[in-house]
Amino acid sequence: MSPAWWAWVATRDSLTARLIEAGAGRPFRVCLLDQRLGKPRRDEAQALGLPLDRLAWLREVALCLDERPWVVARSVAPLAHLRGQRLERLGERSLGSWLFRQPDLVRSPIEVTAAPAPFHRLTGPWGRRSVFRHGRFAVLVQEFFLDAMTDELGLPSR
Ligand SMILES: C=C(O[C@@H]1C=C(C(=O)O)C=C[C@H]1O)C(=O)O
Repeated sequence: MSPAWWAWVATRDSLTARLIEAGAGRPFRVCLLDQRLGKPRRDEAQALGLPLDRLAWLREVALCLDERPWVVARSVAPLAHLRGQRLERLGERSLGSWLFRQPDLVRSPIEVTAAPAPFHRLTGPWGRRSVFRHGRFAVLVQEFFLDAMTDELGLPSR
């Protein structure tokens, strides 16, 4: 991986905040693609240590600069641990801006893939995922950087 991409893929603070900064004045928007209860994919359940066929809160968004998607993200939060967190009310507000306000937030190591997002047609160089925990609440956040971001920021192809 090029150092330029490593700087994006390995960042452990808020991607939302970094995108806004890198966007240099381009309007930022979380475009809500899907938000529902459903069964996580097998690899998602495994990453969360969740028995297969348990319901989870699933959310898919595109992180857009100037209405162009730079990142697509899918988050999976086991229902049993939601405990009244009003995630369905987030709408087009960034999950990251809520998460990073939680004082006891713990983030797992970040796993990286060169495979495309299994939930979206747009392609890009890298994907990553990690689990955030705050108390008993857990959410797996999977983020895929897209070709539009490579172009707009003049980043190397990988
Ligand atoms: C975890 C973060 O939140 C981002 C915002 C998301 C959302 O609103 O659904 C999803 C994943 C992230 O790309 C972050 O900003 O780092």
